[in-house]
Amino acid sequence: MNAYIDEPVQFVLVSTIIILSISWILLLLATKNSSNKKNPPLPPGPKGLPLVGNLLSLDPDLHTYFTNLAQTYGPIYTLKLGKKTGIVVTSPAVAKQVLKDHDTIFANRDVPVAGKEATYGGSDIVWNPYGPEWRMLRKVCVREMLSNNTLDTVYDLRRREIRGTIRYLYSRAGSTVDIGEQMFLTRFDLQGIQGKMKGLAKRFDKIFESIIEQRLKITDGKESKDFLQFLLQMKDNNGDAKTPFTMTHLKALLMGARVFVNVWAIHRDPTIWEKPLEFCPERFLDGKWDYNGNDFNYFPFGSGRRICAGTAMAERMFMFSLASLVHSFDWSLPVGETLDLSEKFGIVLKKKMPLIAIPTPRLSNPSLYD
Ligand code: HEM
Repeated sequence: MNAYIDEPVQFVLVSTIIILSISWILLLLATKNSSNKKNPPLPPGPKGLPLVGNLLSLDPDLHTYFTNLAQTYGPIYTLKLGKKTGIVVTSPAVAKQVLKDHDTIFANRDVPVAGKEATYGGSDIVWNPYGPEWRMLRKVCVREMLSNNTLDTVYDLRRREIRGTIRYLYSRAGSTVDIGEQMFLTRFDLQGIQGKMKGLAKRFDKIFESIIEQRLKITDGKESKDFLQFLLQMKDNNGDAKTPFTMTHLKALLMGARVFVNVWAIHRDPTIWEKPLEFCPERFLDGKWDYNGNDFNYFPFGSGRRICAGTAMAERMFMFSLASLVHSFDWSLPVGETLDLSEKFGIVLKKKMPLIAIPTPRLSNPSLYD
């Protein structure tokens, strides 16, 4: 994972929805040993139209749309997304099953179109399928680049960057500043992580292809037995069709189901949180909140094998940046403006409107801003 922070999207505090994909291959492997057990039915869900399923009724603000449907269909329900099946999870207990108890099965992420643009600086670990390559990237990330030790050794770099920002804000005293832009566009390519990561190109396709190739070898001359073999036969037999079923179609179909864990809803569930919509940071003061993926009432960094690899960095950066901002300046809104906290759905939640505020230096000695 690189630490080159160049998109505001990376710095929004609340993850919205964790999207995982479960490939048919993994599903087949997972059910292999229980092949004589009947498949359990899918969870309930709204009726969809033929072919498009529920796609036409989807609201772009997925987190609230999913939350509303949960009122009717409960903590786990099914949506038909065209030909794909979406399973939406909105309770801590089911989230635990998906993210922790069965995390090897659910450890792949789907690559949404928006996600491709909003990768963490373009590194591949986030979208890499669970497997040897992801394990290697994860090891490099967690043990070498983002370990506590490494992060401690680059404290001076962090300090320099933050001080540079504070200096800039001092020069803007009394004028409006876009805080998100200033804080989150700061470059922190600590240890040149991005450079190192660039060479490790995603080989998602190759991995599927190699599984398919292996399967081709096994099935050669034998009767088709499973879904993949059926698809392979279809690919081979329809060469003359108007729209041939190609290897690309086959790979797309292998990503047959998605699981959406609605973290947004769980983090606002009034049965878990007292007055969840009230801004009340004091609720975290008692220190009983564990955000290392063990508490499924509160898991801003995810959980299980794919838990955030940058928690140690986030802890350092956010605490340091926020403390520096409030220590060095008093902040006010431009006259006549009110604080707009409306949100915009994304892989992580963003503020709809940028936070524009005016810094007033509060330290008596100007040299402290040098
Ligand atoms: C407050 C800030 C942050 C929050 C709330 C956050 C949250 C998350 C969440 C929810 C996930 C997905 C976990 C899952 O699928 O179960 C994730 C993944 C990830 N995060 Fe963060 N993150 C933050 C900051 C960072 C930073 C600063 C870095 C690196 C410098 C980072 C690196 C990663 C990586 C590499 C992954 C993918 C891990 C994998 O797939 O193996 N994150 N993060």
